[in-house]
Parts: sequence; C-alpha cells; structure tokens
Amino acid sequence: MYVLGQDDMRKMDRYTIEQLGLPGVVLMENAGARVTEEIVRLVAEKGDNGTRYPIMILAGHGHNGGDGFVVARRLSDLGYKVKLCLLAAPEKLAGDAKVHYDVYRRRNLPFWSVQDASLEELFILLEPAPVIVDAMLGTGIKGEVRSPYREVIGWLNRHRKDKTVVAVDLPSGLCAETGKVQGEAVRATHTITFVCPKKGFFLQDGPQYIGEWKAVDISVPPSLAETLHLNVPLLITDDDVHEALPRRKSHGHKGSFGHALVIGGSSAYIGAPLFAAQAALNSGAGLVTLAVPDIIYPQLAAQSPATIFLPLPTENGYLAQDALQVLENKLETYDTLVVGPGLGRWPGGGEWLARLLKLAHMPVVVDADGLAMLKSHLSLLPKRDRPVILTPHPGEMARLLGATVGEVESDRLGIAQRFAQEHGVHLVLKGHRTVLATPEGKVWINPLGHDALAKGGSGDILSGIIAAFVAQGAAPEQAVIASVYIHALAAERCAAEKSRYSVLPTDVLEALGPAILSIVDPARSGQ
Ligand SMILES: NC(=O)C1=CN([C@@H]2O[C@H](COP(=O)(O)OP(=O)(O)OC[C@H]3O[C@@H](n4cnc5c(N)ncnc54)[C@H](O)[C@@H]3O)[C@@H](O)[C@H]2O)[C@@H](O)CC1
Ligand SMILES: [K+]
Repeated sequence: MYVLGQDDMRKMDRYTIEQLGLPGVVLMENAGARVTEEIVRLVAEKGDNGTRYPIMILAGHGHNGGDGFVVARRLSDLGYKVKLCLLAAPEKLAGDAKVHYDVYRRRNLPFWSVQDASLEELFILLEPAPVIVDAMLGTGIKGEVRSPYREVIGWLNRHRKDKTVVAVDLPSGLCAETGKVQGEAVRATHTITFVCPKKGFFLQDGPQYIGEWKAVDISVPPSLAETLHLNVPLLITDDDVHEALPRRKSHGHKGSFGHALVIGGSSAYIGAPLFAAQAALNSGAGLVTLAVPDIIYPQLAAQSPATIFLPLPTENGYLAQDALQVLENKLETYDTLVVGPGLGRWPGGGEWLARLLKLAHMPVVVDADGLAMLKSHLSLLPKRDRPVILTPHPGEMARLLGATVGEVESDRLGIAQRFAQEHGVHLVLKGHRTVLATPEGKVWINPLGHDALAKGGSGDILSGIIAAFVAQGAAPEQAVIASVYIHALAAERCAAEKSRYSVLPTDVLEALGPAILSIVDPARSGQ
C-alpha cells in the first residue's frame, strides 16, 4: 500500500481533476460519503443510534471543511441529528467547499458559525457530544495552527475522554508530510483518510494522534502514484508478508531450510545471542549455530538444546582476536550470519569485524555492538559481493551518521533511504514505525508494533528472525519485510494478553509461531 506525502496527494488530486476529468466537487462528495459510512459504523459500534445528541461537525474554510459539509448533509439525510459548526467566516469559503456549503445551507440544516457566537458557546455545545467530526484542517495546513482552530483543538484534546473524535483525512494540526504537530493537533480516536495513508501517520508525533486509521476510496486511483512516478514509501500489509515469507517444502529436511550462524555474546551479555539463535530456530531455520566466547558457553549450552555451539577464544570477557582463525575455516558451512548481539566493544573490535565481513561470503545481518564497531569501516559495505542488512535503532543510526537522535527522528524516511543507497545495504531503522530501505532506494514502513518491544532483547530477536528467513531462501528485502512485521505482530499479540508493560523477550519468542500462522493460515490462527 502506498504512503503519500502532502505534495503526492496534491499531484494525484490534480491529475484526477485535470487529466481524468473528474470534477473536484465529485471527489469531495465521494470523500464525504465514505466518511459518513465510517461514522455510521462507529456510532453503531458505540451502541448509539445517533439521535440522542447531535453529531458535531467542526468545519474549516478549506477543502477539508468542504468534506465536513458533505458529511453533515449525508448524516442528516440518514436520520442522524447533526450540527455543522463553521469556524470561519462564510465569505472565506471558495471553490468546491463553497459549492457544498451552499448546498448544505439551502437545505436549512442545523448550523452554528463562529461569526455569530463565541467559542465559549461552542464549547458548551461540544461538552455533551459523544461524537465529534474534525473537518477543520487537512493537507493544506501551513505553519502553526492559528486561531480559532488552535483554541478549539486545545479544548477538544482536554475534553476528549469518552468521545469518539473522527478526523477527516488527518487530524487537524498534524503535518501530513512529517508527522509533526503544528503547534496543536487533534488527538483523534479515528482517522478516515482519502486514497492512501499519509506519511505523517507513521512519523514523529503522528502515531500518537491518528487513533485507528482507515484509507477510503474517493475515485482518485492509488495507481496514480506509479503513473506520476512519485517516489513514495510502501506500507507493509498482511498480503506483502504472506508473499515475502519463504515457502516451506513439506518434504524438506534440515538442510533445506538453511544454517544460520550467530556470533555474539560477552561476559556481561549472555542472553542476547541466545535470543537471536532461538528466534532463528522459531522462525524456521534448519540449523542454528551460536558462536560465543568460551567463558559463557557452558551457561548457554544448558539453556538451548536445539542450538549447535561453537565456543571461541575469549580475551578480557570478549571474543579474542584469534576467534577469527577458528571461524575462518568454518564460515562456508553457513548460509547466513548474524553478528553483534551482546558482542560488546573492545579496542581493535572494528578491525576484527571488518576482517570477518571480508571472510564471510554470505548474507550478513549486523546488529547492536556490531553496528557500533562498523562505523569506521562503512566503506567496506558497497564492495561486498553478498547482501548486508543493518538493523540500527535511532541511537545506533545517529552514531553511524555522526548525527543526533533528533536529526535521525526528524527525517527517518529520507535518512534510511539515503544511507541504504549510499552504502549498498538493506537498512532496518528501528523505532515506533520501523522503516526499511533497500540499496535500490525502495522504502517500506512497518505499521505494527509498540512499546511492548521497548525492552532489552527485542532487537536480538529481530536479527535472528531475519537470519532465519534469509537462510530459508528469502531475498533480503523480502526477509526484512516479513521479519519486522512478524516480530511486531508477535509482540502485539503478547501485549493483548499480558499488557504492554509485561511482555518479555521470551514471550515474543513463543509468539513468533502463532504470528506466522496468523499470516500463512489466518483461519487457524485464533485471532
Ligand atoms: N480535490 C481535492 O483536492 C480534494 C481534497 N480533499 C480535502 O481537501 C483537503 C485539503 O484542502 P485544502 O488544500 O483546501 O486545505 P485544508 O482544508 O487542509 O486547509 C487549508 C485552509 O486552512 C487555512 N490554513 C492553512 N494553514 C493554517 C493554519 N496553520 N492555521 C489556520 N488556518 C490555516 C488556509 O487558509 C486554507 O484555507 C484534504 O485534506 C481533504 O480533506 C477532499 O475533499 C478530496 C478532494
Ligand atoms: K481534519
């Protein structure tokens, strides 16, 4: 599914109107009709028949407000009580919005205008309203939200408890492009957006403001993103993951499903490599070998009977320089390598890792401390003959770039895309709405996952899943698509049972199987 920015949407609207010949008033009618259907559904879910108290429609003076006029008229025609509240002088209305405003007014339907009354009066009207529709500002917002929208949004956010707040297209005050709140933004319970989700839903403040979202058809074809050669990211869907998961052969044996090697661990971090190895096993790798410092090997071996162990020489609690000699002769046995979980950092570690990357002629996932040690050796990456997948969180990304976390977070899509292209890697920029970028410049966004994954061990599990899918034959892009989604889905399922506070990495490991099942065989998944 395409994810559109502010300009992308504008270009697609314009093309539909000017080149395809569908007038803007028709698109606005469609938009209002689709939002009306969703409101009817939400009101029914709330156990309300929509006649107890008017559905309050807050309309601005741009096209977003125009959608609101259509919603108010259509709801009224369906028998719902409504009140349209116009937050601008009617003289400011123009074009398609003016057309639909005039239609509404000619019908003599309930109307309130900021021109005739005070905001205090509006707030008294809004106070008991169970359903409020936000059609104030959409994709046309410029700069910080101004009066009177600012005051209304502030009031709404303070009084939203128990209310259904439906944002039309996007919450007023949220930037569709960056996800940044422009001074103040509506905290919607639901967002009904047009054509495709907007980038801002998945960036910065966006996820906290949009509530549950749904994209609806208004006769602007999503395929225009391709027609117009727009460079837009894609949102991962269940279907994408179904497609991306490596196919299993019923008659396959352990050799058919690949052998993953995990190199990690140090005296202080013994759990991390184990999580990665177990995640690889739970995600279908035929064989998993865990190469760890020999001082921690006995503790680990007792905990994971399904794992093969390769104890390596240790120095000061970390892998020793000569661990490479042991590895060198064995590397060709493996189909994929994860390096980093719990590895720690030691002087000369960067050179150690660089040498390992030169020796390893298989797809490699570099995570955690591996990323920190990679910083001075990035020039190696484009020269490698096999794929590299990097899985930084924003702090690790910032370190790799010599930037701040704030800089990374303010341009996640752009940074991921440029880094992946420049260094010829598949980049998984983790965080709330993980972003994936390919060496060719393709960008994906993961819509799933939340703070249940904000716990030590989560990243190790992700790297193990990626390795397993690569070991089973998935191309790196497909492997990362499936991995981030399954990982997040597993965590969401755990949180639904245990709360977001209490999900442990071991829970996520156990939930990987049911999460995969829910994709490959939804009928049997139980959810
Ligand atoms: N033909 C189209 O382009 C369609 C557009 N649609 C709707 O149109 C919206 C975009 O419409 P517009 O481009 O008219 O823009 P908006 O309706 O988002 O708002 C722009 C209006 O708000 C004012 N404004 C801008 N920044 C402000 C700020 N910071 N504080 C206060 N007021 C501000 C501007 O003066 C402008 O009149 C979409 O979000 C969608 O809801 C839909 O009707 C579908 C069809
Ligand atoms: K809105």
